[in-house]
Amino acid sequence: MDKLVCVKDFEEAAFRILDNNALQYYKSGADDELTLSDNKDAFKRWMIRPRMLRDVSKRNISTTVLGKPVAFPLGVSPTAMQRLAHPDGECANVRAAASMGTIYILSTISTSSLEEVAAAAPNGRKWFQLYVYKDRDLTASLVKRAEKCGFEALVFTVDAPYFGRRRANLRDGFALPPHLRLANFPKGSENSEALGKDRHSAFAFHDALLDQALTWEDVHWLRKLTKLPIIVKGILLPEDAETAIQYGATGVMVSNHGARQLDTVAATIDALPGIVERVAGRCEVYLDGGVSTGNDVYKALALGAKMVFAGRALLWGLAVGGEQGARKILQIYRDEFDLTMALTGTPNVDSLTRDCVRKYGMTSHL
Ligand SMILES: Cc1cc2nc3c(=O)[nH]c(=O)nc-3n(C[C@H](O)[C@H](O)[C@H](O)COP(=O)(O)O)c2cc1C
Ligand SMILES: CCCCCCC(=O)C(=O)O
Repeated sequence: MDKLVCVKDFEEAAFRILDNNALQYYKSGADDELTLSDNKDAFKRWMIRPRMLRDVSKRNISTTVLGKPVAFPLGVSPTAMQRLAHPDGECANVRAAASMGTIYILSTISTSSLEEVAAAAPNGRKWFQLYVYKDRDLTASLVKRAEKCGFEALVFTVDAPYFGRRRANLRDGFALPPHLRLANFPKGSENSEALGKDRHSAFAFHDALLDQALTWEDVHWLRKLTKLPIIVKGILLPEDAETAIQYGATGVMVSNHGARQLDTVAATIDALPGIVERVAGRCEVYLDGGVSTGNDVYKALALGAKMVFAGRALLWGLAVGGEQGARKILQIYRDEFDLTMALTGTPNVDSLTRDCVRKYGMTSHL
């Protein structure tokens, strides 16, 4: 691992290590994967405007999120089935995040249960990503378990009433290996074993459980069910951010689900400024999608994100080196971001403002 010095190095190593079933599931985007590449390319369309001679000998890259501290402003997005990458899966990932002082978001569709993940990092900051099912008793029981286990927020994913068309999975199918299960569901009731038996039905099977009739009223339903903060994940338009606030969301996450749902939607960094403008400080705004370097973290914060998250990068870290690999990924983001702060004359995150970046082509001068 010593020779792997950036997220891209880990990605290339993980591509050599993972079996085809896991790799195609993890890496795929929807349809022609145009948004998948644009999520990354869009960051390159923003330049950084560095300021000189500003005493950067002492820097503070910590911040607060939902009123509590994080050591640096990058956390772990929820990604399903992390034991496909490493036998310790979610437990390794949450330990890595906790040891680095940042937030871990557990997917509903995890291969380690809420209870196992809580026990793996009792003192780490943990949020729970929620899919809302037709079976509301099942959904409510997930929420209650998250509360009991000390998860401090719910991340309500709103961009996946059905799963997108990930072509590699349609061609080759996807199988949850028989030694793994969807650990948050009682054995039998969710019938997770069926996922492994019929290679072509895994996504259709889960689609059938999801509630496609969800509306904004369901944010109210959740609001009544729990006192936990609710972060609405999957927002791409200012008007939806506005509605999320009206319905009681504590935060919004600008996300296109890692470009796995609807192709040709906006790259998240392009969607961010309009949403930040509309929200106007009424709630925290987070972002994920294509965040690959410390420079990307810097740009998203300059454009108004309170914190950013990465999904696949942590899967690459897990695949390469389990907990240690996931930790190294977080260290890379932290160290790159810290250096960007130093080289731009930005001693702390509060000094990051819109002036710190400019979009190429917007003006003839910097
Ligand atoms: C393999 C994989 C599984 C995912 N599973 C979930 C999930 O269970 N719930 C969810 O809300 N988002 C899920 N996502 C989306 C991520 O939370 C996140 O939005 C996305 O990965 C961010 O993009 P990035 O991978 O470029 O960092 C998944 C993404 C990937 C790549
Ligand atoms: C086989 C179950 C489907 C899980 C899908 C999780 C997810 O959100 C994703 O993007 O993949």
